[in-house]
Parts: sequence; C-alpha cells; structure tokens
Amino acid sequence: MIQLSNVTKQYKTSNGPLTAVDQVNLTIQDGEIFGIIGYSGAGKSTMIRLFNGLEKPTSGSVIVNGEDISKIKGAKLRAARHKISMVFQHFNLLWSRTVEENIAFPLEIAGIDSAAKKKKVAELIELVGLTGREKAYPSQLSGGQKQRVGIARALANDPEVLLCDEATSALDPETTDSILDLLRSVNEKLGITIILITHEMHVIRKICHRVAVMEQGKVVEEGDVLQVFDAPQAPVTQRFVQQVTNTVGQQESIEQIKEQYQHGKLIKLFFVGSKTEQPIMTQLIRQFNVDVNIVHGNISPTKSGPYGTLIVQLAGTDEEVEKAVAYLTAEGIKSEVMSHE
Ligand SMILES: Nc1ncnc2c1ncn2[C@@H]1O[C@H](COP(=O)(O)OP(=O)(O)OP(=O)(O)O)[C@@H](O)[C@H]1O
Repeated sequence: MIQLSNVTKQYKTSNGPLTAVDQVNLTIQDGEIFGIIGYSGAGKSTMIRLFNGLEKPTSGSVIVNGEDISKIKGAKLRAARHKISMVFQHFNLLWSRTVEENIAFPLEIAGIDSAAKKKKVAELIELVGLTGREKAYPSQLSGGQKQRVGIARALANDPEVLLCDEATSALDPETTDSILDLLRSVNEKLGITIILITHEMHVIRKICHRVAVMEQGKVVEEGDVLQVFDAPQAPVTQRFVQQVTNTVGQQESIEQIKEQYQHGKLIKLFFVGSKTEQPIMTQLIRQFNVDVNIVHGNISPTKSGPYGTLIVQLAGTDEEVEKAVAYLTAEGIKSEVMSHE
C-alpha cells in the first residue's frame, strides 16, 4: 500500500517558493491500477518522483509498504527503490544495446548470474510480445516495440510497483491501446500495482481502477473510474470526461440525428457499470408496444463495466412511450429526452 499524508512539495525559484504538490492525501491499494490525470503543470511528475523517493516532500509523509520513503537512507532506500520501477514517455533505452541487452541491464547491475539472467530475459521478452526481436537495436524498433522493451526492463527486478510517466503519450492511438493492454495484462498476471500519470482520459478509462484528478498541485477529485465518469464533480474533471464522451464530431452528429429522426421521442440513455445495453433494449422491445430505433451509440468498456451513451428513437402511442421510459428509469438507467414530436 502507498499512502500520502498531507504531502506538500515546494520548489525554491527565483520568484520565491512554488508549490508543486499541495496538501495531498492519497491511498493506493496493492494490485490496483491507479491513474493520476492533470493538465501540464498540475504536479503529476512531481508526484511520481515523490513515490520513488527521487523528491522529498517539504512536509507530510510518503509511506510505501510501511516505510516512509522520504526518511530512509542508504541500503534501506536502495532496497525500497528496487521494488519501485519506472516506465518513461521517451523510453530511455540504451541505443548501443540490443533488445535483450537493454532488458538484461538492470539484472547486470543487481549482480544476477548469467544463467538466471538469460532465463529472466527470455521470460520477459515473451511476456511483452517481443519474441524474434531479441537481437534488434532500438533504432530498428517501432515506438510501441521500444515501449515494450521499456516495460520488460522495468519488470526485470520483480518490482511491486510500476510507475508509468506518460508511458503512451509519444505513441499513436492504436499503439497506445496495445501498450495499455500490455500494462493491464502485467497487472493481472503479476499482481503489480501500477501508478500512471497522464493527461489523456482515454488512458484512465481503458485500464485504471481508480483515478485522482490534479489541478494546481491539489487532488481535486478522486474515486472509482466509473463513478468519476458518471458524475464528475470538479470543472477540470468534467473537461477530462468530455475528452472521451463528447467530441465535436459527436455534437455535429447529434444535430444531424435530430434532423433525421423527427418522429417519436429521441432519448439519450446513459449506461454506467454492470447494466449492459443489449438485454435492456431487448426487454424494452418485448415488453412495450414501441418501435425502437438505435440511432447512435458510444459505449466504452472500463475496468468496472461499460460506460457510455445510446441514443434511441422510441415511436408508439404516448402512453406506451411513457411506460417504456419509466421502465428504463426503474432499471436505473438515466435518460434525457432530446426531442419529441
Ligand atoms: N525542479 C523544479 N524546480 C522548480 N519548479 C519546478 C520543478 N519541477 C517542477 N516545477 C514546477 O512545479 C509545477 C508542477 O510541475 P510538474 O512537472 O510536477 O507538473 P506536471 O503535471 O507533471 O506537468 P508536465 O506534464 O508539464 O510535466 C510546475 O509549475 C513546474 O514548473
């Protein structure tokens, strides 16, 4: 478990002290994928450096597995750091070393014997999906493959915590997804706690269990990913949620839908968590004398269940349509009438 209690980090600057992290309280449980999201300058990088003891808090404590990482020194600090590994945005690979030599590097530093090192490197190469690329140099790899090497290297010494510093920010969307899938499988297979910092809500949605939103050094909102998506409180969180739910393209298509479907009632349904859209819609069609036309859908999986919206056109008598809407409400699905004849 990692626990931050009243952590403040100030830097001295020529303009006086600058508070990068401001009175943060946070608990991260073993085995979870915890995301920290914020815009540039929010204090995310400072936070990640507090987790591995690279920065010391000005006040407060950072307890990692029962030890205050900001107070221990020497061999104890080295042992604690050994359990916390990092994946970087720009990979930080050694360019003159092959894939397998990069992955072996932390094992060499740790003084692991040659046979054990070979075995471990082979296991890691398989785990991250780089079989066949062992002898390649970083310059011969795609961005995604480079990050796979970065992840394998970070896992070499069997860490308990993996810190990911904008690990997918330099990658295209498809490669981002494949790296996020890899991180999720590392978390599931090895039980490693993953803390990632990002400015992309897509990353949070895709793999995190919980999220903390940072603004001006403070954690302004924290909770289960689904809960934060469902009811974002802080304005900055609302902006992040809109990143994945309300693109300009969708706004335009909603206007088109309204134009196109002028009969019946157009209703926007919000699906959160375990309620999946299909059985509910099937029930709706079976139980009520209404025609249901699915006109737009945007349902995305999260770690705790689906999240998203579905726009349906309900046509039938007023009474049947009312009953159908009441049924949806009773099933716990929020709805919003967009238009009706
Ligand atoms: N070593 C330092 N000395 C002085 N100020 C610093 C230092 N490191 C960070 N800061 C300042 O602390 C604030 C938080 O920076 P931090 O890098 O933690 O934010 P961030 O959310 O990671 O942003 P970015 O994604 O742009 O790195 C910023 O105002 C930054 O200028």
